[in-house]
Amino acid sequence: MEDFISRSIEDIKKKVGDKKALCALSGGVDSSVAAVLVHKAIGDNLTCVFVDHGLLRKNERQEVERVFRDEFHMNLIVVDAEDRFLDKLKGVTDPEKKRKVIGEEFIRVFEEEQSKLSDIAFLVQGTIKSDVIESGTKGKVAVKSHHNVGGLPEDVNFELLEPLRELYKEEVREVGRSLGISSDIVERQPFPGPGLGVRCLGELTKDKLDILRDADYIFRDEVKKAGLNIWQYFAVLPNIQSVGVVDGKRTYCHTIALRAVNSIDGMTAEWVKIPLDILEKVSTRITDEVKEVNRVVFDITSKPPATIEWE
Ligand SMILES: Nc1ncnc2c1ncn2[C@@H]1O[C@H](COP(=O)(O)OP(=O)(O)OP(=O)(O)O)[C@@H](O)[C@H]1O
Repeated sequence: MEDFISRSIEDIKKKVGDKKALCALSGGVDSSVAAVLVHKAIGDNLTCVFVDHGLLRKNERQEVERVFRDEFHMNLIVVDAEDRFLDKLKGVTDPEKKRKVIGEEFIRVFEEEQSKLSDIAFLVQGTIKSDVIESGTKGKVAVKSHHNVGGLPEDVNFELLEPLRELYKEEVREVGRSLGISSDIVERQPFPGPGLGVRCLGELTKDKLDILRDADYIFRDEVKKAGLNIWQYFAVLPNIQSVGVVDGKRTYCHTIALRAVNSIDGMTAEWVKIPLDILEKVSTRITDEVKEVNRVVFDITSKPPATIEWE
């Protein structure tokens, strides 16, 4: 990996020269490792753009700022786009429409930021080997078309810089570790592009997203404290309200669903039998600390027939 890193840095230096590069940074494993690698090669000639679309997990934006701005001293533009995303998503309840609106708005925001910068010649992408394989090669049927950066239009004027194209996920993580990127990022579980937008069912509102964020944070915190090694685990807000009772008084509040799966590649997945005492602790904490929630349920479905995400 050390060898891969030094070779890549040399290649990037040669290719980019004194020109400038732009990277859409999600804080996920792939774009983070690609950005840090390119930064090692071209320093301040790289600018990263992180879009806060209001669909992020608790503390995610602060963590990205801390790591990339404070620790790695990279040029980082954080776009506060929560209001415009939620505005576009008003009244949208269909899952496919939601994904589409989020993807389109993402491109719009990214294009706006790009137009404010001058002389960008390269676009850094965290494409990895499985993306290349799944996208298929010319003439073959693509299993899944990967549109990085939420499907950036084809006519962009940049040349692509994809330093991780030859690596599998585990190798990308190894490169990340060698580059000194914190384990919180390198070991991060998969997180969908539309973020919490596909875990908060029905219309997206800030109130519902805040409830989900708080509950999700508690679940992740307890799983981490218990030292469980789970491929993907998160909370969902199914948009159901039900009757409860607290101190003898009737409540009518939200339900939170917990989902935990193990998988190799995301194509199939098995639900994880989390020990009951941990589930109990999570349920108690969520209903105690998130006052808008009075019921917690656990999803015991594998993929197939269910998908990992609820939308
Ligand atoms: N909030 C965001 N801000 C900036 N860029 C983003 C954001 N979300 C996604 N992207 C960009 O879109 C790409 C594809 O997003 P996707 O969610 O499919 O992630 P991915 O393929 O798992 O990669 P990663 O591990 O980098 O998140 C990311 O690699 C990143 O370049």
